[in-house]
Amino acid sequence: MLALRGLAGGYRGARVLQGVTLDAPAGQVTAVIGRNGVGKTTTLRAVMGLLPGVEGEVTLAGERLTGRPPHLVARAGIGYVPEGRQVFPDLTVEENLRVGQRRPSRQWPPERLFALLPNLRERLRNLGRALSGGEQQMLAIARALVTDPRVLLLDEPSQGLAPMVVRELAAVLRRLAGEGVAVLLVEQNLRLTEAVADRILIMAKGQVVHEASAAAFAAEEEAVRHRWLTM
Ligand SMILES: Nc1ncnc2c1ncn2[C@@H]1O[C@H](COP(=O)(O)OP(=O)(O)OP(=O)(O)O)[C@@H](O)[C@H]1O
Repeated sequence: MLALRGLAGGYRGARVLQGVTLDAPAGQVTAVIGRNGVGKTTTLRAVMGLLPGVEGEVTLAGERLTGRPPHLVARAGIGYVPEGRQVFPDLTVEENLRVGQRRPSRQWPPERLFALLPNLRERLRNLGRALSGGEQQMLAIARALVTDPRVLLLDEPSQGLAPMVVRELAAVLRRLAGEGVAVLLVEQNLRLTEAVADRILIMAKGQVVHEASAAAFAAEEEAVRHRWLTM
């Protein structure tokens, strides 16, 4: 579904991505883990068209997205849940959902959306700022879903959430994959990663250096953690 080939680039004076190649298949959760600063967030930004001058190729079901501005990348079917959620604090949940929505969602009409994320229904008239961290995360996911994405990118969605809420989040991501969405998850939380991922990719120094199924990863976790994850 989503394919990244040799993405390279970064910020002024810093070449952060050194040739990132990965696939995020439909109906699967693909997790990307790695130490701080290896380029996980930058990879997602590159997919979204938010990294000027990036080299390499991003394709969605064979359609080339490289070089498109962010709103056209989104329109092509990529939903983005950025780090820190970016919920509008002074808008209600309902208004947050309407921002950026061009037409009523075909795949995620309200009844389906709120079946997936029941807490939001009760919060529709609440301001973004009045939501708990978990509710804000679910709202950020909902806001991406109402654009009918085929691919959902999530940047550290478990950050700051209580373990119980992380379990809810895991269930939501599995359901989305079950609906055929290609989920590409950047995470530091190994428990969430192992609970939801079909495949786990490890990034180091701007590249994917290791790839394993969730089962294989569990078997080799100690060695992997020592080599690529321990600070
Ligand atoms: N806007 C920016 N301008 C300049 N350098 C940046 C910018 N954003 C990130 N960087 C640098 O790029 C490198 C990669 O950052 P990135 O956020 O992609 O890493 P990451 O793997 O997501 O790490 P983290 O888990 O800390 O978010 C870091 O060295 C970071 O300091």
